[in-house]
Amino acid sequence: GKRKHNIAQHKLDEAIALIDALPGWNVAGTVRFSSSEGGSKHVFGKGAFEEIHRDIRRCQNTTAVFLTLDMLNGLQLSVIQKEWGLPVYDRYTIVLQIFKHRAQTMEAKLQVALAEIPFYKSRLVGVHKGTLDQQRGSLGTIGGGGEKEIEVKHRSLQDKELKLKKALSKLKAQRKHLREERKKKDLPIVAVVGYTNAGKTSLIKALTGSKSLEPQDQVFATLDVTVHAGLLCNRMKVLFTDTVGFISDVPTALIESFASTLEDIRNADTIVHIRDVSHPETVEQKQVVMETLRQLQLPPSLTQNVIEVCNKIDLLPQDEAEKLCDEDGFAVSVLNGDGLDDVVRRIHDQVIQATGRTERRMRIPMNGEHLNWLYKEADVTDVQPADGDSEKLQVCALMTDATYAKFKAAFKSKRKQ
Ligand SMILES: Nc1nc2c(ncn2[C@@H]2O[C@H](COP(=O)(O)OP(=O)(O)OP(=O)(O)O)[C@@H](O)[C@H]2O)c(=O)[nH]1
Ligand SMILES: [Mg+2]
Repeated sequence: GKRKHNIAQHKLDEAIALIDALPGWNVAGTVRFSSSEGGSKHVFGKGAFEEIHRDIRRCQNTTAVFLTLDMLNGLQLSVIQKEWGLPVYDRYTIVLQIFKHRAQTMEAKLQVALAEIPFYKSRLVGVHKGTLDQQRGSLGTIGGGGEKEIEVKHRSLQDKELKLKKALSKLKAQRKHLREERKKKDLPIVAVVGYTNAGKTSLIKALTGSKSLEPQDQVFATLDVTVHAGLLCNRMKVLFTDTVGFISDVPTALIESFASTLEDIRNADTIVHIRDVSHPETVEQKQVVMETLRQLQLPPSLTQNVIEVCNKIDLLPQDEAEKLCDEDGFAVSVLNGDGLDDVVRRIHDQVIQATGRTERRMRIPMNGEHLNWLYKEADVTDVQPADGDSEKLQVCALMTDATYAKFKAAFKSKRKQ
């Protein structure tokens, strides 16, 4: 920022949060400079490059440098590392480190491993051109690097990639199976998305009381999609899916490797987008989320009905929080529960609309069979003794047309027998 002050403080804060997410890593010092246009091999202008080098040397305990830039190519990386004499990380490699550290399930581990491949590939061919999708045929021109060796390495990376993809697609098939089971049960699915650290896990925990959820003041605390059952008003059962947080300037390659995770969003009936409105960059974060959702090419019925929840209003001055309430509807604090009732009602209404559920009132026999069926297949919202008929119950239940047809079919054939 000594030249152009276009790198804001919160960008730096985010970078520091990324480093803090790695155990044993500490930020020894920060400097702000703009990278030069056009992606030169030194990344920065000559003066800046040397000035940064001087700053690094002044900071004695430095063991690595993190440039908060999207992704450096192989050439830039080798030039900078050589001249500064330290390992250099970009946002891609830092996020990879975090993912690697956090990945717990087999699927997350495989996905991280897959996300690493474009990085390794770019280091291989980067010396030549620095693109990810270099064709194998053009590898021959790398000077000095030992063509054969590079080709062998490249091929083994391809093999590894293939193996990982196979293993992942197996898991994906399992996941699909699970999803179909879920669909069969016809439970509505609510996907909670948002920028990393916005409060997704906290929200789901608050709405479902799920004990297995651990919100953390960390970026990328959640790497696996997890599903949690909850009850909305009228005792409607829904499934909430918690998703990996979004972040700006992380290349699509990384997002793609988590695509199967994000596929669960596509299967949702409703999307809840939770934002940390106390964050100075909340507007930019919203744009990142919207852009990521756009890249997922979701059906318009989903994207047009995203429920926006403005979280952490407890950290805002009262007047600002009130203004939000007027503008965007759902200003909440998941922390102290403010505003959550309205959100629940909205999710409830939206789910009913999206899944074509209607509340039906019906009179059913007392004997229990009908009611048991309804409890199992639909959402029973009210049960009363029927007026003027002591043998019957008056029941309200939420269900889709398909479920209603099943209900009628199930009991019609019984009557005939
Ligand atoms: N002050 C305040 N903090 C909150 C609120 N909601 C959540 N937090 C805190 O924000 C941090 C992040 O919450 P999480 O629920 O883990 O966020 P997340 O969106 O799941 O984050 P990732 O999984 O890392 O993407 C935690 O320290 C929460 O306690 C709120 O309403 N107010
Ligand atoms: Mg989370």
